[in-house]
Amino acid sequence: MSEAILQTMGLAKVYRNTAALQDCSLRVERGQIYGLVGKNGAGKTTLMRLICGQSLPTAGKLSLFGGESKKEIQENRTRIGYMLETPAFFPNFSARKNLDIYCIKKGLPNNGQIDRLLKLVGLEHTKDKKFSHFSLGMKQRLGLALAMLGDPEMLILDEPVNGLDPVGIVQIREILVRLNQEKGVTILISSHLLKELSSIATHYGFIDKGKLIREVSSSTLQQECQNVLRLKVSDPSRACAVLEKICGITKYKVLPGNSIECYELMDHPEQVNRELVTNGIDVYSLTLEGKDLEEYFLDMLGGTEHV
Ligand SMILES: Nc1ncnc2c1ncn2[C@@H]1O[C@H](COP(=O)(O)OP(=O)(O)OP(=O)(O)O)[C@@H](O)[C@H]1O
Repeated sequence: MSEAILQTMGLAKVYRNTAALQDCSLRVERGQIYGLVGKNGAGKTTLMRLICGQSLPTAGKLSLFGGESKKEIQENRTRIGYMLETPAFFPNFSARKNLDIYCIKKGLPNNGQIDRLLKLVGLEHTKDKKFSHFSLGMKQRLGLALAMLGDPEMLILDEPVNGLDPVGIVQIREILVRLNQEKGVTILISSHLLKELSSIATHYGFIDKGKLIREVSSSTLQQECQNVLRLKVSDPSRACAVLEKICGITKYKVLPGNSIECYELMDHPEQVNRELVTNGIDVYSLTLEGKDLEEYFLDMLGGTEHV
């Protein structure tokens, strides 16, 4: 098993009458992009705030880079960069000047890291442009650069693409993938939209009403979502006979346009294709299709309300 760099054990947070987080045991390993998915109010921010030391747990324990004592956790938090909300930047200062100020505040040497970070987030050409004149996407990217000050091994990002347009979303995604693949940065990122995370996350934790209801790898999730084998054939009625008698498939549906949907043998589409072709049926197309990820998420929560 790979190194767990973050583990929570029965972590809980109660605000007056609200159990924002309950008995949360989560594990993030080095190199993962761990997507924390949950509807609004599910408890994602609460969990991230506890991990980053922004609030104290009501119960439970935390392990960071293997350290569990208060002192170790405090020390190891310096190996984490985070953006839980849009950070406070000086509106009249440039990106560089703002990062300069944070560098001094954090007691970090600059030695070229600001140049490197501005380049990484695509803000190297903004020169004297004031922060107040930045687009939301630029502000978020500057926030990301700030989180990366000091070269942390892990990034914790709360809904970093919330409110961004599609171009802004892609820019953030590309930066995160580069950080993960080229610098080996482990990332814990939250969203209320599963689809939004699906192009980058390697693992997911689903959180609902303050409870972590499931942890799953992206490959398992993809497999679970691939639940229909869709065929377009020359002769649907003969194809159905082959599917039933030779492939042993009983769950299928014939659709208009010479299409058939099979709900069995999804692991062996090549076998279905072979039997059909061997029995003289032309297969024009064969695709493994799946549930929409949001649909999957709602099914798991056992409801149909919108996220
Ligand atoms: N400081 C607080 N005082 C009282 N209740 C709080 C506080 N912070 C969060 N809560 C409550 O805890 C629950 C979880 O909130 P949290 O912000 O962690 O959810 P979330 O999953 O991050 O939601 P969102 O996607 O909307 O940010 C909510 O019911 C929220 O109202």
